[in-house]
Amino acid sequence: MTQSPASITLIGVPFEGGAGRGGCAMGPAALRLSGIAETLADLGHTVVDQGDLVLDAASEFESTAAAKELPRVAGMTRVLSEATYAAAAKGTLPVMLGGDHSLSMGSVSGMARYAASVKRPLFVLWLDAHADFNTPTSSPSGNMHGMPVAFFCGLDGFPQILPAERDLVMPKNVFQIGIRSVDTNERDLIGKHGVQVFDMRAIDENGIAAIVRQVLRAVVESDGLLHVSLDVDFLDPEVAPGVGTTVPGGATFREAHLIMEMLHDSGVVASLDIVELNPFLDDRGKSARVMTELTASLFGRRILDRQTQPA
Ligand SMILES: NC(=[NH2+])NCCC[C@H](N)C(=O)O
Ligand SMILES: [Mn+2]
Ligand SMILES: [Mn+2]
Repeated sequence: MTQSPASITLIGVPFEGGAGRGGCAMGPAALRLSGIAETLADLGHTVVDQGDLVLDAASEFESTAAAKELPRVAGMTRVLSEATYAAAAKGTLPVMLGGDHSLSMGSVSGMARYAASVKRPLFVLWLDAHADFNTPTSSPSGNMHGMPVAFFCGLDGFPQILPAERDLVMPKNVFQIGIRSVDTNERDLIGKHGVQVFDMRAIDENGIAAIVRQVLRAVVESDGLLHVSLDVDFLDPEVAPGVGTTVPGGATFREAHLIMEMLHDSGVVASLDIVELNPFLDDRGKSARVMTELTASLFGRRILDRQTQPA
């Protein structure tokens, strides 16, 4: 858990095969350069950076217009799902340094397997402008970074990338915050499967704290584990421009930090993806630094001691 000093495993996933444009493969390097390992160690955690995964394509698949770069996405998914499971099973908290968002096909599948092994339900908090709930059948683009949630929830339309008996996440255990771009077919799928979406309007109307409290209550009440998946485009492009799929009207710097601080206090976070950082599009490392700072808040950095705050 993120609370008391944790053992953190950093897993570099230099992968961009799921995105429509190149650059995310440089994400792990930019996150390291922004000092993510040192920042977490300074907060008192034990940090092991296991380096970048070696990724190979799964040659039994073919790339199609409906699922672009499927062989590479499938190969990455297999390797990362094993690595994530292994890091969690040895009692550490895996932090994925991405890489485009298709990597969550692997990380979340690995965590679903781990959660099942300790007989606890897995919840996913998806912080993103996009729902990423397309399937190869529904997707308008064929870019697989728009599909990971549908994949780890077990929707039809995917080839068999992981063993048939793989562990899945229940769509009602997926909470999405910050959503402001959903495709037509994708909207129908969300309604049909009951993914719990708090769009930007919900943040505007209720405030972020009320929403996060509701999510955390659900996790705590069922003694669940929480996987957090943070897409750079969750943030407003003014805050974090280094991403290929910017959508105006995103979360503010403070909203994002408040989420991370509340997540830390909850003690239920078991794993984290940092995804879609595209250093080629960034403004002198600005977005990489923002992602590192948010990660620091998730792992316990705070403005003041609780004790020194007025009650
Ligand atoms: N992880 C992301 N940036 N996803 C963007 C997805 C965009 C669009 N909904 C698609 O499926 O193509
Ligand atoms: Mn995404
Ligand atoms: Mn996105």
